[in-house]
Amino acid sequence: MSPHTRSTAITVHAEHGDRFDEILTPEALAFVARLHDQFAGRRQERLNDRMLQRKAIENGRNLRFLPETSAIRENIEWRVAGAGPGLEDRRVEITGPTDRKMTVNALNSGAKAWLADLEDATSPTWENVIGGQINLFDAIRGQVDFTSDEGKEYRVGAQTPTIILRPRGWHLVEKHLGYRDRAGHTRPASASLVDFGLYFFHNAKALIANGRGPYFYLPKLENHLEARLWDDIFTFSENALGIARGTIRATVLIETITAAFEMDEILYELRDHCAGLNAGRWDYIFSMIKTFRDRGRSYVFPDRDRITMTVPFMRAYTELLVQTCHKRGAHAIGGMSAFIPNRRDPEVTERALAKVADDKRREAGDGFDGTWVAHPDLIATARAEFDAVLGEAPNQLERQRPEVHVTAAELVDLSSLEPRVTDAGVRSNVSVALRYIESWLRGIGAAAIDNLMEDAATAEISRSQLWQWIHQGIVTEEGTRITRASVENVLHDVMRGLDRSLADRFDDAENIVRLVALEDDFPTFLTIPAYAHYLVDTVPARELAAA
Ligand SMILES: CC(=O)SCCNC(=O)CCNC(=O)[C@H](O)C(C)(C)COP(=O)(O)OP(=O)(O)OC[C@H]1O[C@@H](n2cnc3c(N)ncnc32)[C@H](O)[C@@H]1OP(=O)(O)O
Ligand SMILES: O=CC(=O)O
Ligand SMILES: [Mg+2]
Repeated sequence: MSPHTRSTAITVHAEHGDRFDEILTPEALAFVARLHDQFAGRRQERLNDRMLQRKAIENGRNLRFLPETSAIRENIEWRVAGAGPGLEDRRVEITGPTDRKMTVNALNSGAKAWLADLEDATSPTWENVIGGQINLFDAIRGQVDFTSDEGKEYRVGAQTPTIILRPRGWHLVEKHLGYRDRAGHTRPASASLVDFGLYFFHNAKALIANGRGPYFYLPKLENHLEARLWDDIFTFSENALGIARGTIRATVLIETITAAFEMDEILYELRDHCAGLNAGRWDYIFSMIKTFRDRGRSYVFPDRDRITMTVPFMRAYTELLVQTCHKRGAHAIGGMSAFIPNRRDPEVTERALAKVADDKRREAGDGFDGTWVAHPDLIATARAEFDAVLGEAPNQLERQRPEVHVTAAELVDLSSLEPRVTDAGVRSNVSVALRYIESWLRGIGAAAIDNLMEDAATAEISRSQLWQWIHQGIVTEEGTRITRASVENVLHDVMRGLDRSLADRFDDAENIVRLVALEDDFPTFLTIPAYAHYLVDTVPARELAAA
């Protein structure tokens, strides 16, 4: 297919790579076009709501449990659909990007489920987006085996995890595909509808035939109306393909502070399609910083490594999540410890295993039904902690938590967090943001940096902390006043210390760090300007109106 080919109302604005035609078929693009016809306008409304909510909070509105939906919270009768086939036992799920090697390794990992990630762990180059769809297409049909350039054989074994796709969030666009809006303008497609639509169209029936189903993690939702939008998309898609209503299962990431106030409502909106909620801790921390970044000194967060899962506002969030899920028959899935092993460094590995064991022991003890790991070498450790609590049972849904009483104030209570910021904390945030963004620009969306897993969510924390510290005029424990100029100095220093190569993207990454951490304006997501200005260069701008 040549560039700019039209299929119904979708235009393709990129050259095709190898086998892209198998994914971008006229029928699949027509389905994605139908999704846009039906839902692109509603997506835009939800994005407008986000903007209004942000403005209201900036103007001092306090978050609260919604009075208008109290009947949903207080009604003890309703339950969600719960696990679909292959989702009953989710004690350890591995997450990761969808490149071919990671796909095979995740399928062979021994985890119960694989979160195939087009969100936080994927840099959305066109190659990654469609290449990931090809790998998933092949994986689902048992034809993903390959031999690497180094000659290593990658063959998938007999037992594979249940696949759960995480499409990109509502905020992102896919500029390589355009859709014609009602006024006849060509606009960049919604990344969520593209990722969901292509995967569902090609694979839903094959997944069902495999004894599992089309399953999704829904990222970065901010309220229950966004959940309603997803539920309507699911019903529309099931009807379009002649699949029984309620076949799709979604697990919603509670990873924004506003969503934490609407967990019951989110489950309720998706009740015919919902399997559970997940505590997406890294974006949650980012959301807290972003939401309250301008509220003054009592909302200043300390060095990133001090914001742990045991600080009171994080405890309040996870306790409420488990309680809410189990009341409704939904799985509560734990999050990602960022400590990763290093096969070449036993000390690093030992430390990571100990940290992960602590984290998973706490989650299992709190009532979570399963958890995430970032790396195959962490599976046994995580599984041991969940086995110790679950035994032979597939989950602990029966464990209600009547003793939990989380108030609105506790969800946003930062009073016990001492705003201790150090020079090392500043430097670490600069270094992580710079190195992660550079990796992302080269198409690598998850990276091991200083023995921690870094992805889009953790990088957001680093850059938003810098922004907040500058704007709140924080002085470090060592006495350095954090200003734009002082962070610029650290940035120069980190740049000077890098091992550079001709092919690296550090100059662009440095510009992005400035844009997202050092300006007065605070971009809502770093990936929005980074994508539009640095990752995508093949789109004829005149054909696509601004998102
Ligand atoms: C905030 C959130 O959203 S968390 C969820 C999103 N983040 C993620 O999913 C991160 C997933 N993890 C990863 O991407 C990787 O583990 C990284 C980037 C952190 C480290 O990767 P590497 O540097 O390749 O680790 P390492 O060299 O130890 O890998 C050893 C082997 O394990 C494989 N591996 C590592 N992590 C994974 C994974 N998550 N899934 C599948 N295979 C994996 C590697 O491919 C490698 O395979 P090979 O021996 O065939 O070459
Ligand atoms: O998506 C998970 C998170 O922690 O963010
Ligand atoms: Mg996230």
